[in-house]
Amino acid sequence: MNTMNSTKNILSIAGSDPSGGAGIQADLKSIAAAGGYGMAAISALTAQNTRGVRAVHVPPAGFLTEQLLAISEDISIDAIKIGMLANAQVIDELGTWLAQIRGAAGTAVPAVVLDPVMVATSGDSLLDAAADAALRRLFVHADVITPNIPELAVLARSPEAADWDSAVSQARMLAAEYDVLVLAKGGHLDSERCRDALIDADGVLLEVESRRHATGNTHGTGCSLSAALATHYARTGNWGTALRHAKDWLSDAISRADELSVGSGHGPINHFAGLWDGIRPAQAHDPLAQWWERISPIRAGIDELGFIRALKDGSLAREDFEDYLGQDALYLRTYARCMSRAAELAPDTESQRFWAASASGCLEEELKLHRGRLDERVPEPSATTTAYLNHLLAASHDYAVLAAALLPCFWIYQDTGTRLAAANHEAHPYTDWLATYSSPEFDAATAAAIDLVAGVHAGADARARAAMWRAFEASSAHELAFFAQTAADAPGAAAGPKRAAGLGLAGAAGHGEPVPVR
Ligand SMILES: Nc1ncnc2c1ncn2[C@@H]1O[C@H](COP(=O)(O)OP(=O)(O)OP(=O)(O)O)[C@@H](O)[C@H]1O
Ligand SMILES: Cc1ncc(CO)c(N)n1
Repeated sequence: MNTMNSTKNILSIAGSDPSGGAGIQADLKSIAAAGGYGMAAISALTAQNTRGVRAVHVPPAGFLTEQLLAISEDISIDAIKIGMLANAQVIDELGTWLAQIRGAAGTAVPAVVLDPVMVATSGDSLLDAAADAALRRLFVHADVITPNIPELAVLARSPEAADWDSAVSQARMLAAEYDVLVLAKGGHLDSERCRDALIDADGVLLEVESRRHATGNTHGTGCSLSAALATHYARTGNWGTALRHAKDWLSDAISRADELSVGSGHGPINHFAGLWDGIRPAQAHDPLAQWWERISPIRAGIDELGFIRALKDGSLAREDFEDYLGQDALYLRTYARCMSRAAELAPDTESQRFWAASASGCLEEELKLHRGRLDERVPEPSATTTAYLNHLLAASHDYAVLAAALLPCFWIYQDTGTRLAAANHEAHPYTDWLATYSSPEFDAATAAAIDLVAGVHAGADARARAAMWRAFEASSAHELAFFAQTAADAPGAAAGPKRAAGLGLAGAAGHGEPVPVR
């Protein structure tokens, strides 16, 4: 029996995402994170991963009803979140069941949050006309609907909102037409802040907002938000309070999405980041995780570069790309020598093999990629390239410092590459370059390099540890300067490196005498 103080039972009626980031899998994690007991009736099965949906299987509509009755005949349901519904039959079966349980005398009526999954990432509509009409009929059973910007446009039969005010007015129209609360979500707008608002026919009841986190790992944010909203409503009985709780939690889960490592496309958010801090203290105190955290302004600076953004969307000028490749080819020759030096200094054969194999792989694979594009034209090293290489060569006297200095080239490329890969496709002008740094092999090499440096760090004294950190941080700053050196980020270019000055990069890029790199 459900008493006043008991936990709340939350039912997700949604599609399955086997990769765990969206659909019922996301809902169950969100419900648990919000303190509810999660249940799931599966309306459709998708075959999808972080790169996209490959296939959808819809079980017979009657089987959804079987699942729903099995739950409602036994368990008291405090709130319901509805997600993907594939066709009119499924929607109508659900409508019949909802009418029955919401109309049943003597029982508390469960709150219903309906997240209309209607438009694919490609912009294509997922519902035919009959399903669209059935979904609109279902709104009578919903307390809140949570369309994203494209779904709001379809529902309001209007062009897609290009700004927040238009989204709010479309949401108002919907709220009036269907007598329902509408949660308008600004995730798809091109704004610095991510605003969401709960809206009724008279206007905005409550607006919440968060910083827009610089991550490509936002798969399933809509599913997660609606499930968290339903759960917090069941717990608090107030939509405004529920939205505030859900939004704060979601913002944290998105900001820490990159701590997970799931797939090479748009990865999931970190549903349990807060909880895991409490039960995984060892990881929270992982010194290399702290190094990574401490260079987050440098990483954010890289993401903001005009060069990286243009490389991602394919608009980077060929000449800029070749300038970059020319410097990179020069860099990699000396980088490979420094890894050979690390092999020479390594205290055990396993580490020796790692660095020797990496040096060889670096020369073979990466120079092949560069040579094919560069047509054998090798330029003079820039001051920026020279400064980075001087730093690595200066570190070459001490194994621990050298290992730490070599790490950002793996880690930052793997991290940046994973996010760039989400934009890759066969016709992308730089497709093979994007593929090189987002392969499972490069992921494995990066993980091995991190483990190896962590091992060296564990065995080092305090002085050596401090020197390792300084070497790691300096290499990370050189990585940013290296990416920032093409015309795409020249002073006066449209999207310059806003943060570079604040990071003291002018100094990092300019110091040191040129060294012979060949
Ligand atoms: N980069 C981001 N940083 C912070 N919040 C974000 C970001 N992207 C989306 N959000 C928030 O995530 C929630 C979901 O919004 P969005 O408009 O993206 O929904 P959606 O398209 O239904 O989600 P999805 O289809 O990815 O599951 C909103 O609260 C939005 O403000
Ligand atoms: C099953 C399912 N539901 C919803 C979404 C939208 O994020 C998705 N990708 N997969």
